[in-house]
Parts: sequence; C-alpha cells; structure tokens
Amino acid sequence: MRRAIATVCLSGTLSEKIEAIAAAQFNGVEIFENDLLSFNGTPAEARRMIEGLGLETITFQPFRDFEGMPEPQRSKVFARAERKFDVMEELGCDLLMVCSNVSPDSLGGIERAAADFHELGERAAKRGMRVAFEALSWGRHIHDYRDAWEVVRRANHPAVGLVLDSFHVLARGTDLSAIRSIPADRIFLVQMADAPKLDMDYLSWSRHYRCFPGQGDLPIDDFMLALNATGFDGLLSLEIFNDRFRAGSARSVAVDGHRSLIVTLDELRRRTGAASPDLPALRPKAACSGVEFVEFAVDERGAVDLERTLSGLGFRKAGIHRSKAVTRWRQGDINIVVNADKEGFAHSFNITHGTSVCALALRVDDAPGTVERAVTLLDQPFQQPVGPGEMNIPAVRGLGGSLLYFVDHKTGLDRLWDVDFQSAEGDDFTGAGLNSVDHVSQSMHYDEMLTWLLFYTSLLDVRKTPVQTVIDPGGVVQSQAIETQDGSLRLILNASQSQRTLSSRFLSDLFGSGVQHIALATGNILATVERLKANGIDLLPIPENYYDDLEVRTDLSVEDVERLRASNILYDKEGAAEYFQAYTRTMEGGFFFEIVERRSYQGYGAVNAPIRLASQTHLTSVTAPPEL
Ligand SMILES: O=C(O)c1ccc(O)c(O)c1
Ligand SMILES: [Mg+2]
Repeated sequence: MRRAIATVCLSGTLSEKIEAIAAAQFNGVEIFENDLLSFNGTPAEARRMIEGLGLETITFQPFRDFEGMPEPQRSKVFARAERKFDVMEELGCDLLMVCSNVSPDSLGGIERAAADFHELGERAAKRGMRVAFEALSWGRHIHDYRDAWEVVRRANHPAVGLVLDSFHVLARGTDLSAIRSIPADRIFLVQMADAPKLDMDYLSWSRHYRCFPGQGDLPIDDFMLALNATGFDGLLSLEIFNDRFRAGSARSVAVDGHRSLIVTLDELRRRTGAASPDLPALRPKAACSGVEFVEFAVDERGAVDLERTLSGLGFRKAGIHRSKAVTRWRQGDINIVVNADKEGFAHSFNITHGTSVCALALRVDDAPGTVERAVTLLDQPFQQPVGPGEMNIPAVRGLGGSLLYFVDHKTGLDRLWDVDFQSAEGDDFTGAGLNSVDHVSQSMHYDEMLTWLLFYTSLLDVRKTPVQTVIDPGGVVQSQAIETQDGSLRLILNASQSQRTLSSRFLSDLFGSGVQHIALATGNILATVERLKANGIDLLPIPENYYDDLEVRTDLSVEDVERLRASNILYDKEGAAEYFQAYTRTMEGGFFFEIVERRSYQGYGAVNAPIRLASQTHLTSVTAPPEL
C-alpha cells in the first residue's frame, strides 16, 4: 500500500508541511485546498516543490456540497468542479475527493446522488481524472459508508470510486462487514484516523480530536482486517484534524504519522500474513521487565546533593565506573547511576538542564532487536564512544533529548555492572526497604504527549490506560500511564496546557521535558518512612484535613489513620486493594521521589494527586500562605 498523509495534519505553511512529509519518508500527500489557497505561488510551482522532494499528490480535497443539489446550484457545482480540475491539472493530481453534502439545500435520494456522480465521472474522465466519494459522519443525507458505496456502485462509472475514512466509519460504530464485499478496485482512497473515546457530536470530535492510529481508542485493527479482506492494495493516507498537531512541530508529527502507519501495517501482517513489499518486517515489540537503571546527570555540587538524598533514602554506593566519574547507587533491585563525568552525553545534558535524569535503561528480552525495531519505526538510535573493554549499551533518543537504553540477558548486557564498574562495597547494607522502581513519571509539553505515547507503545509490549484529568492548584494536568501486563514497567506521561501547574513549571525549570519524579516501591511503607525520617529525609507535609476525611471515607481504624497522619502517607483503596504513598520534598530543579506500597493495587492514587499537588504548590509558591 502506498503511504501518504494529508497536509491538514501538520502545522506550518505548505512548503514546511511538504518538507516535513518528505523528511518522514512518505510516498504521497493529500493536498488540502486551503493549503493551496494560502500558498504564495502557482499550483505548478507547488507541483515542482512536491515532486522535487520525491512526493506524489495523491488527491486534492475536499470538494464539498456536491451531490443532490437542486438547480440552479446544481449547474454551479459542476462549473466549480471543472475549475478544480483545472487546478489539479496544473498541480499534477488526478483524484478529486468529494465529501458528502452537508448543505440544507441538498436533496436526498441515492439515485439522484448516483446520477450526479455519473455525470461528474464523465467530466473527470474527459480530462483523464477520477473522483472519489466519502461519507462524512455528519453528512446531511449520506453519513454511512454503505450508502456512499451504493451511490458509487449505481453511478457505475470507472472514474468514480469510494473513499473509506476510518474515523467516519468507526466513530459511528458502523458494522464493518459490508466493507469486505466492496471490490478493491472501487476503493480509490483509504483515510486513516484514530480518536479517543469521547461523547460529543461527530463534527467537533472529528475536527479537533482525531489522532494517529494507536494513539486513540477506535478499533483500527478491525477496520484494517475488513479492508484487507477486499485485497485492497492502494492509497493509504493519514487524515488527522487535531488541535495539538496543528500547534506541534510539523517534522515530529509527520514522523509520528509514518510510525503509526508502519505499526498498523505490521500489526496487519502479524494477524493475516499480508506483507507490504516496501516495508521491512518489524522485529517484535520489546518484552519489558522493568527499569535496570535511572541515570542522573550532575555536576560536582549536584553530585554531593543528590548522593546525600540517595544515602538518606537508604541507597549505598555499590560501584565506581572504571574510567568515568560515574557511580552506581543500589538498593534492592534499584540502580541509580550518578554521572558527574566532564565529557560525553550526560555532561552536555547537565549543562542544559542542571541536575536531572538523562537516561533510563529498560530490561528487555532482546536489546539489539529492540533498537532494530526502533530504527524501522524511525526512532533515533544513539551511540557514543566507550572505553576499551566497556559495554556498548544500545540506546535510542527519548523524551526531551534524554536516552532510553536497553539491557538484556540474551546478549550479556546485564553484566554491565561487573564489566564497567568496580565494586565499592559488599551487599550487606540494610537500606530502607525500597526494592524496585514502581513507576517513572515524565512531564512534557501538552502538544507532544501523543508523540511520546506512540513512541513507547510502538516500541514496547505495553498497554495504555485512559487519560486521567488531575487538578493542580495552577490548572488541569492530563495524565496517562503506559504499563506492561505484569506491571514490571510503569511510565506516566503528564502534560498541562496551563503554565502554572507544577508539571509546566517543571518544564521551564528544566528547560525541557523530562523525568519529574520516580516512585520507589517498598513492602512496608511505615517502616520505610521511619527509616527515612531517621536518616534526615524531609517528607512532603500533608494537610490535617486530608486525614480527617480519610477517617470518614475509609474503614481504616483511628489508629491506622493516626499512623498515616504521623508519617504523611496518602492512602487509597479499590475493593480489597490498597495503596500507600509518601513524597520527598522537591529537590532543586523540581525533581522528587515518591515511596509507594502496593497491596494488589493497580492504579496510581489519582484521588490523592490533587492533595499532593496542592502541598507541593504551597511549598514552592512565592507568596506564603497567610499567617493565622
Ligand atoms: O471535516 C471535514 O470537513 C472533512 C473534510 C474532508 C475529509 O476527508 C474529512 O474526513 C472531513
Ligand atoms: Mg476523510
């Protein structure tokens, strides 16, 4: 299938859009009429630019309010179509996409619409062109692909074909089985779009919330299966109207689009064996079993501060890098790498961002295979020189220019601590009972949230949870989790449109998107918190009112609540499952640690998030709360 994208998906001018589309290695482009109307050049000049970058204009659209018009409008729409054919001739495009009529003046009737299309087909054919008909889900008379197909079938003209747009089909929940009996050569164009589940009118949903396949909740794979049953092998084009995409970087959104198509086609290949000859088969999604290490980029002073906090949290220095100013801090199954080297990636990262997480390493089944998959998905691989005898850990660029490393047992990368580090001491320290990384929370710009969602879900064998809306004193934060089936890897993506949320302020403090907090799991939070307090770690204070409410909201005993209150521990319960959370105070730059204890609990304590955010805000706001 030829892979294309509509100019409407991207921000920028027509030239910027075309350049981004070519850079993302698409074969074709759908030119939206408005992008041509606002282009400062002739259609022939647009054509030279498009073809000069190796792209083909697969369709010109949308041609609106065509079928079923009474006279005198009917004559006028045909005259308008002829003018568009003139433009298309100059543009080098032979397919006009017509979307179903929304005009109150239009008349219904399949037969009338079919007759109009027959005539349009005649006129198009005379000029060596074709037309394709799409049912908008809010079309006045035609809003179901089955009716659009009936119009095309009855138009009975070789220059008239059908457009299937996955959004319009899936948004209405239309039965997909009728797709299977449409002859593939009558489908002139397939438009792909996903969308989150939202309860709103089709038009607003479509114009603002569409997203790339895999970023939303529509059953795209079922649509592809039905399409595949026809034997369709033609034009597959992304058509996304999305406010965030319009505000985002055209280059990055275009790459996201291509990545989503590659994954969608690979998923189809996996399910049916239908291969796309021009697409290399993807390596399987990486089976992930947790975080091998978290790496901080620090300078000398930052190292002292961070190491003091790590010691307080019960970590012990367990290793010293053989050739760099890098140390390994360890507790339970958790490894924290403190990188204060004066050269290399972490050093540059520290210069830009200050003390911050510059890399995460994931435990996967096959590290080289994971990077191979990433490269096919148009992710950016990363390499830097390593010392003689040291391990070369495969990596790709992740959020905010940070790195995502992959460590496996299969190729021996899990020997890295023995190979690259000298042991600093025995393993006999007691620690504070922390035993694993529970989750890693990353804050990013609102406009790039779908980018990173797709980045992780396309590469790793993970699922996404529904987006949660969290109330911060400075605004609303959107929060979404990505997790493996067994919960061994949990990543949280946070973003906010308000500048005053903690999440947004972190972005400006850090000069970019990145890891804002890491949650570490303990099997006994009361004991862990006692130890932290004894070690001089200051925990985030939680208001009394919270505990008063906890007493009446839960069936915890007064004594239990008192213990939580004394330790500033937040609590949640879902059925028999329980969750306990405590937070360190925020460090310079806005980073903090969370301590959690899960008892069969699968969520993240969403009910407690506003309480925690308010407490953090009190501590960081310039104006102190009024004295009473
Ligand atoms: O929102 C619209 O008007 C519109 C236009 C063209 C399309 O292909 C489409 O799916 C929607
Ligand atoms: Mg469409």
